[in-house]
Amino acid sequence: MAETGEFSFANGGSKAPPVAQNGLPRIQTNGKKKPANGICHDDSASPVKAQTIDELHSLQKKRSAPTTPIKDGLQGNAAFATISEEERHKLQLQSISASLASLTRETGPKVVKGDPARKAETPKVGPEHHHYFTPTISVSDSSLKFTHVLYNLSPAELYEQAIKYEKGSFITSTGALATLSGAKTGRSPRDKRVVKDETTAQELWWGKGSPNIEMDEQTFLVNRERAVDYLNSLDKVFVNDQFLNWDPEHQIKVRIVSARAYHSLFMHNMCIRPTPEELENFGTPDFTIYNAGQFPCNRYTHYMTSSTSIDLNLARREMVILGTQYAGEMKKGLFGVMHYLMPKRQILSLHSGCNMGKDGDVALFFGLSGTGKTTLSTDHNRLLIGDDEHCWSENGISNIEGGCYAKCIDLSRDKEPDIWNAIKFGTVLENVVFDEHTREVDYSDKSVTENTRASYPIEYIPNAKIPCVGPQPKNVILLACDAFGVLPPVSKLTLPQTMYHFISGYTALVAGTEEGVKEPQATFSACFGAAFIMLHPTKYAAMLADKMQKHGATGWLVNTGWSGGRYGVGNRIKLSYTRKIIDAIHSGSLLKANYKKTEVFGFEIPTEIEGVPSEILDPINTWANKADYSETLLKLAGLFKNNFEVFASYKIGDDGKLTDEILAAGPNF
Ligand SMILES: Nc1ncnc2c1ncn2[C@@H]1O[C@H](COP(=O)(O)OP(=O)(O)OP(=O)(O)O)[C@@H](O)[C@H]1O
Ligand SMILES: O=C([O-])CC(=O)C(=O)O
Ligand SMILES: [Ca+2]
Ligand SMILES: [Mn+2]
Repeated sequence: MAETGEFSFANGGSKAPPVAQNGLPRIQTNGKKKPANGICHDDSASPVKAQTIDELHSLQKKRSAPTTPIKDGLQGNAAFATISEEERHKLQLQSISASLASLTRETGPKVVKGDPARKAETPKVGPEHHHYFTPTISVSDSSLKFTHVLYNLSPAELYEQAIKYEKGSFITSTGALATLSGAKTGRSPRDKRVVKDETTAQELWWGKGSPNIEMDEQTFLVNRERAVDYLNSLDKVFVNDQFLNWDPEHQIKVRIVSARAYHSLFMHNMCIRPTPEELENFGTPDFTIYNAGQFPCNRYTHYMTSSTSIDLNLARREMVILGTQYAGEMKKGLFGVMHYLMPKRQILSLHSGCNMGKDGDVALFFGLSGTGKTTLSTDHNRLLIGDDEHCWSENGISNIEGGCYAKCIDLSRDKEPDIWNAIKFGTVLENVVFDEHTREVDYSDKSVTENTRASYPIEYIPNAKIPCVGPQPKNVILLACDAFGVLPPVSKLTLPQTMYHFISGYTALVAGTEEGVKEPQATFSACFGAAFIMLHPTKYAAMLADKMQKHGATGWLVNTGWSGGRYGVGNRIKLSYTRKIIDAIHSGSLLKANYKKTEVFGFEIPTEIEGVPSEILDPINTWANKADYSETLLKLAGLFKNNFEVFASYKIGDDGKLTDEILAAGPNF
């Protein structure tokens, strides 16, 4: 036992502490004395400015700028400057309570801001308390409880929520948030319903080929009530107030109410993030999503064919998600809304990537899922405007989104360095597999799904063009991943050919890649996005033809799929070759190349491109069996012809001339 302590406790003096009765040195609490020998064994830095642990913890966080939307009526009103923060909070909660209101119970739920796990934020009930909003009539138990609202949280806060409360959330070795989307790892197009009312019956595309499966208003309300009740039954919900469309003239305000931090972070990344000032003036959203994806729809409900339903009501400007947690459903749901709202303003909405050269030349990249929109628009030598959803207006091109959503199966640092480096803190990594200890992601692992994805804010790409807008496009590149291996790596298109291939929207997938060689499966999806368009395809096609003509844009068809034979025989065209082809389109050199015309499809194909072996430019050269090639080519041409039959009776544009030209621009055999 130490008779004379040679050490001192915190703030202790030099003298040996007095020995207590039990022989232990007595703790000295008087900190004023200076150590005579100049030695202090404690941390010599100045002590913290806190008297208690709680106070210390309260010092850790600095208050942020206010993030409270103001009622519409107050917008632009000088009075809003005088509104107190308390008042702002109240208005914000009123607006959120209104969003979450049940339609059968007159008032919204009691909402309170903050995490219910943090005791200090639990409201004290009483009229003097201003941080929650109370409905006036209580008619059920649910109106007695509070719904905590986590409003526009930051990525760091959302990480904490996800890791603490959502199973399957992990931080990867590069700082991304790995998460699982549950049973659904892709969109559910057969469960996407749209309310058919007097207006939409006239305006929208219905029937064969249309993505819009009808439902009635009443059923929508049943599902809406189900989602809202589910959300209100939770301890807390996430609310994101954000924007769509970088063109300020045509910007849309969206609110996303969701149950998972994963969903909130995904939309934080994918929509345009408001500044604190913009959020203060947010007002009432133009469109609201209720994402209750963890909760199924009721199969006894009319129209329901599975436990999943994604329901759009254009009149109410609302979308309800039940029975799927796949986050892409929210992003693409809003894209559908834009496909309705924008054409009303003579603006063309596009399922395309977009980038711009240093000299301001803009290129659009159309294509179905997996054909290369994100990969090829993310180009180290060019400015990225966006990877998936754009608007083409009289002002030029604007991105609808604030982030990118890249496929990451087999992602490689060498081939796609910018996407690789974007997978860092703040990025949501869906359904990837990683080492349980190092948390290093194995991008080749398809154990969960082949559709592994990374969602990151667009500024994570070093040469992003912010704001994400650009002038009128010079090149319109249609991408097809042709698993039949008969389309040339690149073809120059006439305007009618561009329209023919835009309306066709071809790509070929290979079903069941694991179990040996399978037949390629041709997919035709009008406007390269039939799942998202709301109007008849010819409406968008007419607008595209008009804009391309007016601005003198050149159309191209690029095959990012197979060469040297079909899937199983040949190989996918090297990404480095495709990049060289795209480079030649951007630079203008390909426009000046020598061309020859192909049989059947009548494509103009170049004879030479710098950096690309000339023999691959005409696919027949790469097939060992020429008869097999011709047979496959005719087979594909037949599939195109069959698919186009439904469009043959439609007129495109004001005069019938273009329609005839488009019909003639298809394969001839
Ligand atoms: N020659 C090629 N050209 C383009 N992509 C290629 C090529 N070869 C392989 N790939 C791969 O194909 C995939 C293209 O996917 P990408 O994410 O660009 O699709 P997308 O068109 O953006 O689809 P979505 O609309 O679903 O996001 C990437 O994984 C890329 O690495
Ligand atoms: O929406 C998704 O899930 C992914 C995507 O970009 C597409 O399929 O076009
Ligand atoms: Ca993409
Ligand atoms: Mn897409």
